[in-house]
Formats: sequence, C-alpha cells, structure tokens
Amino acid sequence: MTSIISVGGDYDVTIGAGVLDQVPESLPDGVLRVLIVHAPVMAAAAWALEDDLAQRGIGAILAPLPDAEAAKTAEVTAWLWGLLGEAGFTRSDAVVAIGGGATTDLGGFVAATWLRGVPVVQVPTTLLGMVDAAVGGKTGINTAEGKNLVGAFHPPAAVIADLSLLRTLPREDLVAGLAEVIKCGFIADPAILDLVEADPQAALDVDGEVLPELVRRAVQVKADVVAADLKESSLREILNYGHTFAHAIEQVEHYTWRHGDAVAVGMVYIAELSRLAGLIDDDLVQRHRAVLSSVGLPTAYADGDWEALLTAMRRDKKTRGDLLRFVALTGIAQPTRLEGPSAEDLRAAYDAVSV
Ligand SMILES: NC(=O)c1ccc[n+]([C@@H]2O[C@H](COP(=O)([O-])OP(=O)(O)OC[C@H]3O[C@@H](n4cnc5c(N)ncnc54)[C@H](O)[C@@H]3O)[C@@H](O)[C@H]2O)c1
Ligand SMILES: O=C(O)C(=O)C[C@@H](O)[C@H](O)[C@H](O)COP(=O)(O)O
Ligand SMILES: [Zn+2]
Repeated sequence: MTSIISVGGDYDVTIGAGVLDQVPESLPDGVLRVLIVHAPVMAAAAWALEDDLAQRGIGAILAPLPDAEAAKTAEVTAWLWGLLGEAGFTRSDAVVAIGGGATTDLGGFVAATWLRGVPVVQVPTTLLGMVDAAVGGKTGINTAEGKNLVGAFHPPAAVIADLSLLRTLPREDLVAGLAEVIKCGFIADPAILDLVEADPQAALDVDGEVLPELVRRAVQVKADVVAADLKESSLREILNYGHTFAHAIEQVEHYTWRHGDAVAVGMVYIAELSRLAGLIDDDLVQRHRAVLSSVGLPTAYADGDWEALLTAMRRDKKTRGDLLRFVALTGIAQPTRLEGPSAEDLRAAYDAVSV
C-alpha cells in the first residue's frame, strides 16, 4: 500500500514499499541536472537513479558523503558547493539526497544555500529519516560548538520514503528511529504509544503492518505541525521534545551516540524534570521508561560530565538569553514549555537518568 501525506498542500510525502522509482517524476518540471548526495551504503541506489535520469535526458553528478554525522560539516558543505560551482549548477537544477537523517540534513542545507535555494527531493533510507528528518524543511550542519547550529528552513519539493529500504537497516538504527516515532506519540498522537505498547516487536518488524502504520502516523504529526509553523515561531518547538538534553549528549559524546538513542534518554530527562516541576506524575515518567525500553531504547546515560552537558544545553536553539527553555508535557498530547528550571531541579533530573 502506498500512502501520500500532503504537507500543507506544499509537497507530498510518498510512503510505501518500492516507491523509490518515483524519484525522477517527483523532480520539479524543467530540472536539467541533479546533484545526487548519498550515504555510502546507498551507492547502488544513486547509480540506478543516475541511469534512470539519463534516459530522461537529465544529467547527474554523484557525491558520496562521509557516513552519518561526519557528513554534517562545513568542510563537506564547501566541497559540495565546489562541485556545484564547477558544474555551473543554475536554478533549473536540483539536489536529491539519498540516505539517513545526516544525509538529508546536509543535502537539504546545500540545496538551501546554493544560489539562495534550489529544489531538493529528499529520499530518506532510515526509519528516523522517513518519520522525521526528511520531512519539514529543517536542514543544517554541526559546528565545533554544537549540534545543528548552522542551518536553514528549506522545504523539499517531495519526499519519497521507500519502506523496503528498511530491510537492510541495522536493527540499532531501526530502534533509534522509533524514538522519534514514540516522541510523536507523547506530544500529539497517543495511538502511537498504544500501538507500540501492544506489541513492541511488531513495531520493529519491517515486513509487518504495524511499522508502516507508525510511519504514517508520525509523518502525519510532523506534517501537521510544520504546515502550521514552518519556522518554529512557537508550535514547531514541540517536535524538539527530549532534544535539549539529547543534543547535549550527542555533542559531549562526539556524535558516537545515535540521535534517536539520545532523544530517548532526553525524553526521560525532561519527564523527570517535569515531574520535579509538578507538571506530570510519576506514572507518566515511568510510562516513558517502559515504552522506550520495550523496543530496546536506552533510558539512562551514566558517567556523563554534568557541567559539559549544561554548557551544551545552554546553546540549544530554544534558549533565550540566559533562559533555558524545554518542551515539556502536562499530559499525553499536551505539550507545554518549562522555562528557567532551577539549578537544583536540572541536576536532580540528571541524577535520575544517570543511574
Ligand atoms: N531535519 C530534521 O528535522 C531532523 C529530524 C531528526 C533528526 N535529524 C538528524 O538526523 C540525523 C540522524 O539520522 P539517522 O538516524 O537516519 O542517522 P544517519 O543518517 O547517521 O544514518 C544511520 C546509519 O544508517 C546507515 N543507513 C542509512 N540507510 C540505510 C539502509 N537503508 N540500510 C543500511 N544502512 C543504512 C547510514 O549510512 C548510517 O551509517 C541526525 O544528524 C539528526 O540531527 C534531523
Ligand atoms: O523538525 C523539527 O523541528 C524538530 O525539532 C525535529 C527533531 O527531531 C530534529 O532532531 C531536529 O533536527 C532538531 O532541530 P534543532 O532545531 O533542535 O536542531
Ligand atoms: Zn530529532
């Protein structure tokens, strides 16, 4: 079954097994050349796309990226700008990004910045990319000081999510992708939590029916939010649930942690902080731990450097001046903001996740 989810009428997310061959027709009319940036494991898919495009009279330049987070750097971005400059890419040309969230973040950023914006078609190949990174137009790279500190909002022309690609995804990456799915359950769609809790193993079965349903539901949550608030003036912040602490872990651990794993711990951290602030009860905190651990996600982060984590959290984009701001919950599907928590509560929540 193929599903198409419209993002505010601006572009479609096509979800289904075997939809990869729809990439050429998802390019805007009149595209003459394409830069295909791809994760190392997606070389065969990139070559196949190059052949398909050639038969349609569209030229392609292939750009294999460093794997995972190593792609999201100023150096890789500058290398791609160089390729585009040498080839004389114009605004009738486009970018296609094939890979996980790191690839689509980088590919989207290059498209956003080249000539102040050329079209990008996002082809996510991880669960996390399909349900989150490729949708919504947040693009960016890391700097030495922190995660995603440089970027642009640049919605794609289309998103093609071929579920059959998940068959080769390592289980650890599949599990990590479920963190963002579960996040959507906590912030907006409780049916996601019910589905995962009813059968956690089914949620990880790439050939079953539960996982596609979870993908559709999470994409719908994201589509609804970004259609209402593309540039994160307010509502979009809810998609950052768990991310303040998660991004700090990722940076302090030099990106050796998967993003989804860090988000899982980050959600437990904010749940603990919210409990300390009187926003939620202990049952909801424990529901975070139970549903996340049921699919194999981490819920604790031991032996961290608290001062380094705090410094990293202060660089979060939701911070305003000295005011640390978190997306929190008052209940399931009831997001709110927790602003300026005390130093004692920040530390106590850390103690609760660092056991
Ligand atoms: N822009 C956004 O809105 C947004 C949302 C969520 C996450 N992100 C970003 O996404 C990144 C994380 O994305 P990710 O979890 O996809 O990680 P990733 O892009 O690092 O990919 C994980 C690993 O899976 C491999 N891989 C990809 N597809 C595969 C496949 N089909 N078969 C086998 N291996 C495959 C990759 O090569 C990589 O080694 C982070 O940088 C995060 O900040 C961005
Ligand atoms: O799309 C969004 O908005 C999100 O916050 C989704 C997050 O899952 C994602 O990790 C995003 O890249 C984080 O953005 P940042 O602005 O905190 O860097
Ligand atoms: Zn995320």
